[in-house]
Amino acid sequence: MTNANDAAANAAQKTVLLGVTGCIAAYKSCEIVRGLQKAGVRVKVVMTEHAAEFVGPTTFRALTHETVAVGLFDDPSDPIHHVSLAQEADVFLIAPCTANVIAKIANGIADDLLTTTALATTAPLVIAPAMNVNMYENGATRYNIGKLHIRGARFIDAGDGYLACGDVGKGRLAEVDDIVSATLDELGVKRDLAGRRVMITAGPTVEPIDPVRYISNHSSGKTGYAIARAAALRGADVTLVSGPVSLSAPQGVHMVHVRTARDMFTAAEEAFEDADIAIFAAAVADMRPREAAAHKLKKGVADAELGTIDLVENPDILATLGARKRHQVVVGFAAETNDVVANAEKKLVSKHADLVVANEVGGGRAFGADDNVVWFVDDEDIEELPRMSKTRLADEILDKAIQFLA
Ligand SMILES: Cc1cc2nc3c(=O)[nH]c(=O)nc-3n(C[C@H](O)[C@H](O)[C@H](O)COP(=O)(O)O)c2cc1C
Ligand SMILES: CC(C)(COP(=O)(O)O)[C@@H](O)C(=O)NCCC(=O)NCCS
Ligand SMILES: [Mg+2]
Repeated sequence: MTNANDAAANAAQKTVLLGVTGCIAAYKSCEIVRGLQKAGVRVKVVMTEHAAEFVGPTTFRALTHETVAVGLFDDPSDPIHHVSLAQEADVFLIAPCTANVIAKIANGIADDLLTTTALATTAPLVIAPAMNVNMYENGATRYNIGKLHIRGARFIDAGDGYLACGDVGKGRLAEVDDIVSATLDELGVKRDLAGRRVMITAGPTVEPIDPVRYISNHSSGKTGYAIARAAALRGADVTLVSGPVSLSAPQGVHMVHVRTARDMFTAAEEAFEDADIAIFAAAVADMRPREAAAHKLKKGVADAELGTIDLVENPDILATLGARKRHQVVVGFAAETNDVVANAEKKLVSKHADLVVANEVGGGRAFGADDNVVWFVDDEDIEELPRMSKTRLADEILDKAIQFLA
């Protein structure tokens, strides 16, 4: 399911065009696809005819959910395929790259879709060579690599060790993680949350009155989802506990869907245990009907079934988990209609938070919007941030939270 909200959020998503060539290490390209996807990157694959002898395009099509280009004249729907591919790329990664493709690109030869695209793109080129040791050390290859290097291509050097022909020497495809890291680096994606666990709550909760009605609020989930997406991009292992929203799950994020505050509490409690950073961006309903009727309440019935709804308080997820924190950095949100900063300062103490992100709500502000103005309130400082997109804000919040990590 996609909607306008997702389109806005996905505008920030980067595309890696992954070129796969006729090398025995081509099967490792599947893992490269997954590694980039887990970091929130969109991957599109172009392969040589010879690469398709090693791994079929079907595998990449299923992994990427995108068409996979092989021949220059294959795609009847796209008359100038090499140019559209070239333009889509934020980075053109070729991994594994044969001696042949290195030689062709170094000399501007464009006799198939992959090499024509390489000539047509202005995206940075990242190349991970893999070949037999003698091919790698051959003067022609050394010279071609040197030429591409001078032209600004980034090489991820081949490793030393076992080769498929039984030789031992330099020519092994670099480690998949190193290829993924170098590519993300080239994309300008920070990886400062690698190895960290981040849990985020997002969206509203809904509290049933009867099987068809509920009490809820206007939270769209955009802020929490933006933080989850940003944290995943920065390398974190992310759990997003989400109330019902109309946003699609960010790539590479572990989703836990909940409806009521009590369900959200249970899910958040579990994710909190191992979290390094816990961010409570959900708008949790403070109260719920004491009892949800088992049948749809009727109007015009004697004793007015629709009369008064008896409310009870929901658990305070932030305060309860904040009080339990050990190593966790706890970030709370304060959505206030008045006295925003004063209320945030109170919350910082009462909820045992390290940081409160405060914003003003009501009058069409914050809820559902794509940008916001917030204050960062911690026990040293009150900082008002300029108006910015929720996508940018997500990175600001993570930058701030990281400062509290031990
Ligand atoms: C089993 C097998 C393994 C190969 N492995 C490599 C390799 O690791 N690196 C390489 O540069 N060429 C390798 N080749 C040779 C290439 O497939 C050959 O040069 C081909 O023309 C490359 O086509 P492409 O660069 O258009 O994909 C291998 C060939 C075969 C049959
Ligand atoms: C074949 C393989 C992928 C095996 O990797 P592995 O040892 O990690 O299982 C690795 O040796 C490699 O990247 N080889 C590329 C060069 C090569 O072996 N070409 C074939 C002719 S020697
Ligand atoms: Mg509240």
